[in-house]
Amino acid sequence: MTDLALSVKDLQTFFYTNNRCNKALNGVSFDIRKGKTLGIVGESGCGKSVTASSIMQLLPRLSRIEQGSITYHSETEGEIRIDQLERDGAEMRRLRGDDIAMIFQDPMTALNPVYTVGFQIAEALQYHTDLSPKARGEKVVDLLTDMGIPMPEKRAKEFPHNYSGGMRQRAMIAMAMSCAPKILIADEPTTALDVTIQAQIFRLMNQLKEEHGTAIMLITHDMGVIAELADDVAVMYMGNIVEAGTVDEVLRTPRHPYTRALLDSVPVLGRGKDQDIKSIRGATPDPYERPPGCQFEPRCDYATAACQQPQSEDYITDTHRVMCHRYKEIFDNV
Ligand SMILES: Nc1ncnc2c1ncn2[C@@H]1O[C@H](COP(=O)(O)OP(=O)(O)OP(=O)(O)O)[C@@H](O)[C@H]1O
Repeated sequence: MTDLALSVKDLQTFFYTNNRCNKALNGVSFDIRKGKTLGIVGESGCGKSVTASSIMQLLPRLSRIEQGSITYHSETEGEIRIDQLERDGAEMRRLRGDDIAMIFQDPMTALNPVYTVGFQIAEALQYHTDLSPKARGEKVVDLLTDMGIPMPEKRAKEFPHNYSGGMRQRAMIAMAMSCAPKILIADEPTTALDVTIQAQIFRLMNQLKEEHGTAIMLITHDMGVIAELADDVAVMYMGNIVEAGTVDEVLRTPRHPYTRALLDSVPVLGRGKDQDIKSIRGATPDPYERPPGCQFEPRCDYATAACQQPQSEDYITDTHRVMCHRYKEIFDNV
């Protein structure tokens, strides 16, 4: 049996606005392993959220999957081609929640303001489990307790607007976790939260992974979060994965100049106070006017004329790959 939970191959998702095309995902491939966390990291606009929405079949209007495949490796039903399912059809609705759950940046995307939090979690349980109404009520309180929400019986009867931002986030995570999904997609789940709550949520995500074998896709722009939580990492830039591998491979021996630049732009624990933190020069190009070759070429310190040609991927190990034709000359001696 495969150890993969989800495989994405050559995914191309484009946006069409005012007769112009933005190739938001331009041939993205990755696997998420069962019981492991894949971190997807990159600057704003690189395509992290579009990757998540493509998998969930929740793409905004004006965008569509042009090419590629998204395969869910179900333990009971074998391979399911998500990209071929109808976005609002019964099968896709069943997968969303039952098998694949998502935590959004903004909890109000998932919570309905007119129902109590307890009602909404119980409703998810009713839809996805065989629990009796009484058992559902108890499970709601258990889940809120697990999330560290004080006075869970009382809180369950309150509405989302009675919750603080951090509590709403945790309520949404409780809802996503209520059915122990096979895959959890977490899009910047803790960006707006303080560090203590952030740590608590990361602990809960790890618990889900260890106890239920859930595969997690964690979207972040923070390399520190990747180092702490992920097993595998994919570095995205302007609609491509420019480097991917195990966390150890990518963080210890980064090969793409963009990965290096990202790592140099964050403080690393243990490196001391006088570490040299550099910002990445320039800005990401207009997504409607993309460079013809390597997308990072206009900002790259190592670029040559050859970088203006399309780049292909190179495998350094079975798991570590990079999309830069100069990586050997630049970094092999480092
Ligand atoms: N609703 C939309 N309409 C038009 N273009 C969009 C829309 N959503 C995303 N895009 C475009 O798709 C590309 C990828 O955006 P995406 O939101 O996936 O980036 P991201 O990496 O998740 O950024 P952030 O960290 O800011 O959330 C960008 O060029 C963006 O402008």
